[in-house]
Amino acid sequence: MMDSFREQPNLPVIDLTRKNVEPFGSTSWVSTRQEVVKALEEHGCFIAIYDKVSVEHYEALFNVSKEAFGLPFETKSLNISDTPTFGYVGQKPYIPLYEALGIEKSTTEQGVQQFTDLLWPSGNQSFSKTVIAYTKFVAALEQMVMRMISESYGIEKHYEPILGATSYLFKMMKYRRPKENETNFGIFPHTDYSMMSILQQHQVGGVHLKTKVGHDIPIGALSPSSFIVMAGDGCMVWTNGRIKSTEHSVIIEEERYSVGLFSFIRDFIIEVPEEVVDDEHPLQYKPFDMYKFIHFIASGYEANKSDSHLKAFCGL
Ligand SMILES: O=C(O)CCC(=O)C(=O)O
Ligand SMILES: [Fe+2]
Repeated sequence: MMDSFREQPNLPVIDLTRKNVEPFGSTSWVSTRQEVVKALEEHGCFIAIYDKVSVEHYEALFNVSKEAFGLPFETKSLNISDTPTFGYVGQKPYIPLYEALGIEKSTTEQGVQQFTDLLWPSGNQSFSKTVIAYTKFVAALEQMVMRMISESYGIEKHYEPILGATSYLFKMMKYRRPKENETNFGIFPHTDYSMMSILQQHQVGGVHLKTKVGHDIPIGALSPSSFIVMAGDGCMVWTNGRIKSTEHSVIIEEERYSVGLFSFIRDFIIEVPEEVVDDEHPLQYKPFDMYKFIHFIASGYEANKSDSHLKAFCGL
């Protein structure tokens, strides 16, 4: 009863535009870093203000995304992947509103070109140019946040090989409006199996976050320079649980488009650095292979809470 009356804290909004983070190592970098890590420790997420993506670029990105979803189902279904949920997902009875297209290695020309050639055999330069410029800007944001985490825990040397093994999945999402008597959950509550996830929604809200501090934080429509930055399960393992992955869902009222950049650590075993283990924080996880974890979840492990599914897969 009391719970529903408890005041809901807003999610921290942190300015990561140039003036606050440059040059690296400056006083403003250090104070912004403290804000970022505090927000991640409390909520597992925050809203970043980041101005590298212009309003025009944001609009162009959602235009090309709409163009892709406008293609026939048979064409979209060509987008397949070895990794479960990384390719086209659509018309699934348990999430009827949801459709997604995924581009692996999305910060490389080759990754984006391969996807473009598949969907538009006669070419679509505006698609590939718009997407790759976007993924590069947003990957730089992801790396800034990862650098802040690693500096803050004194684990920079452990971040270097992780950075070298990072691969970015870019996902475009479309949700249709629910029909009468249909669920309005676009996606049910879950945590992401990424290291970090960075989301943007097009002109509408819909993401709901459940964090240590706030039990239901609905995110409304945000400006084109706002990004939802969330820790995934990989980050939870790497920081020995100091940063928890954020449980989130999407609730749909009207047609909704969103995009996400998800970092994954490929062909590399993540080990918890000894610097984040002490009496107060005993070691929680065995060495972690992210892709094995994704297959483990996809093979039917039913939990959607990071605590329980990580425990089941690699808990000590
Ligand atoms: O549509 C969104 O904004 C979020 C999608 C999501 O949670 C996911 O793809 O994991
Ligand atoms: Fe998610």
